[in-house]
Amino acid sequence: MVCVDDAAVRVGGRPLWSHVRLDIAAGEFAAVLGPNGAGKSTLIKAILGLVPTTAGSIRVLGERPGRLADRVGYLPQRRSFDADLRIRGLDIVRMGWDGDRWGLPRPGAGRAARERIAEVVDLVGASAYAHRPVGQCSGGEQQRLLIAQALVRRPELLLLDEPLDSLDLPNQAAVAALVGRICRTQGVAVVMVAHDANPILAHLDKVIYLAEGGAVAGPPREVITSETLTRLYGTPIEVLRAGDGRLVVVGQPEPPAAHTDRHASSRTEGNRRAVR
Ligand SMILES: Nc1ncnc2c1ncn2[C@@H]1O[C@H](COP(=O)(O)OP(=O)(O)OP(=O)(O)O)[C@@H](O)[C@H]1O
Repeated sequence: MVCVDDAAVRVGGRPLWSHVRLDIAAGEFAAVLGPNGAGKSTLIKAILGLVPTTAGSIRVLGERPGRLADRVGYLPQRRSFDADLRIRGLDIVRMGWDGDRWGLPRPGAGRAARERIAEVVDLVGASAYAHRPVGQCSGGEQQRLLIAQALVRRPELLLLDEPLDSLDLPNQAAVAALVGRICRTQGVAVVMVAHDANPILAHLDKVIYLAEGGAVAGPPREVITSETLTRLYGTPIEVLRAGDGRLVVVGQPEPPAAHTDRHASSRTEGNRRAVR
């Protein structure tokens, strides 16, 4: 589904990361982890074909990034919906079906669209609130509706940029479990950007940590070790094994408390960490 081979990118005229390698097969769940500003969103954009590689290569479904956009679902980083927004959850999902046609129905849509939207709303467990105005849905409910939107055209690859951001712990766990289930039952490959490994660890097949211009990728048990994370983050991090065998990462730097203007704040945060 995705093959990143010794790739490098530059942003704003400076190198961001290089020597990045990652392979993701159908039905696999991979996480992109790392400190603020390491280039996680940029990796997603490179897979989408929005940011060019300056060395190495990226193949998506066997083609150049961006060529098979119809077969790739994408959920960008977002701010929450305004509480007064009257658009229903169902309409949010429908935008994934024909929103790119400025409201004009896709040919042959009608019933097929309604059936697929109902199916995907059911898949994400949103049937109970999909008829309500989205502004009145909770953060976790909104996130499920947005995942349904990204899934509605049956993508083979789903790219999720921080879908757990601003959710409380039970909702983080529920959305992580939902994404894991989508991989297994629908055979969709998922690449998810996250700040905290813990809520998703149990569901992951692969992780890629980006930090300090480089990357370490592989199965979680090989990559998520105290030694590797301490080196990557430049601060002591401990990886513990819980009684039930789960890995728990302790001491991982917290993301900024407010994520409303993420990229303004992340630059400041990243600079602060580099100095520490
Ligand atoms: N178009 C651009 N021009 C200049 N700099 C950019 C551009 N896009 C991203 N950057 C910078 O590249 C760095 C990596 O950005 P990116 O959003 O990929 O990081 P991230 O790991 O996703 O960060 P965060 O965890 O804060 O979301 C940041 O310092 C960002 O300011």
